[in-house]
Amino acid sequence: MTEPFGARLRRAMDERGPLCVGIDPHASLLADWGLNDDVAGLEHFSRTVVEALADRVAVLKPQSAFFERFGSRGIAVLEKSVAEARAAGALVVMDAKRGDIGSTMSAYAETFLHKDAPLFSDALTVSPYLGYGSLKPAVALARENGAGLFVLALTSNPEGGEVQHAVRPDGRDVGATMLAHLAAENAGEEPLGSFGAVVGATLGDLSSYDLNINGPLLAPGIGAQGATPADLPAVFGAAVRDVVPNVSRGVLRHGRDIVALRDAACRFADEIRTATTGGRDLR
Ligand SMILES: O=C(O)c1cc(=O)[nH]c(=O)n1[C@@H]1O[C@H](COP(=O)(O)O)[C@@H](O)[C@H]1O
Repeated sequence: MTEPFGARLRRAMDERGPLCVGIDPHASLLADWGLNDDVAGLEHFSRTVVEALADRVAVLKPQSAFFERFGSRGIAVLEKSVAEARAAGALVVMDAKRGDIGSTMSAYAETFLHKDAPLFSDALTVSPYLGYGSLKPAVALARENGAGLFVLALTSNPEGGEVQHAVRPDGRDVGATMLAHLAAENAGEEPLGSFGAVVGATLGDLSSYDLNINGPLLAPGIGAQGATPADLPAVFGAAVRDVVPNVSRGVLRHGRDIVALRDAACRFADEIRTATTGGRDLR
């Protein structure tokens, strides 16, 4: 049986540091890189990021929307990028934020979490806002295939609070409820469960939430959205050990030069290490 995602992720975090770099080929970034806003530009961009970083960062996170924009040829680029990134040793989190019910959720799960699927990824971002239980088919298929999920719990965008801070009859808000579901999913797993939460690094003090879900916390918002690595301990407290900070534009804006991309990722990785371990190199 394939080793579970949580165990593979913990090892990658220990060996490479916890950084996740997003592959987000915004039209504006393609232009900044001197590339056309077409499939050839997309392919060049994505190949460059994979070549620069897949052999050194723990996680790469392609944002599916920027590939889907180009239809089937964009999806073909995405498939190739996922395969090449995994072959070079990075774990791939597919950022597709899927969420549906019953057999449709099963089909989404088969698309990204079945090991024989062309878009098989180590983990998938999913939306639980049709009810956490609607994610069951994805949880089951992820378990069978050694994959994982990142469930949107407390997102980095300011609009998220309208849903995620809504208080339920038991007094807990919706975000806390999602964290509790994930803690139950990961109970007893060692060294780390495979069912993570997305929790924005932009959210300030989260000490009113129990972030100890025995699973990874994907933390977007560093760089372009204004959070910094130095914010991580104050936001996550002791759970910072399980945080996988994501940076997309903050790295990608350094352009198409492979060395410049590596340097930018390395600076973020160093800042994260300094902030989360007081500078001790835990590797
Ligand atoms: O699931 C995500 O990755 C995600 C969740 C969230 O709450 N906020 C968030 O920004 N993201 C994604 O993380 C990336 C952030 O990109 P930058 O703001 O450029 O670093 C984008 O791909 C977003 O879609």
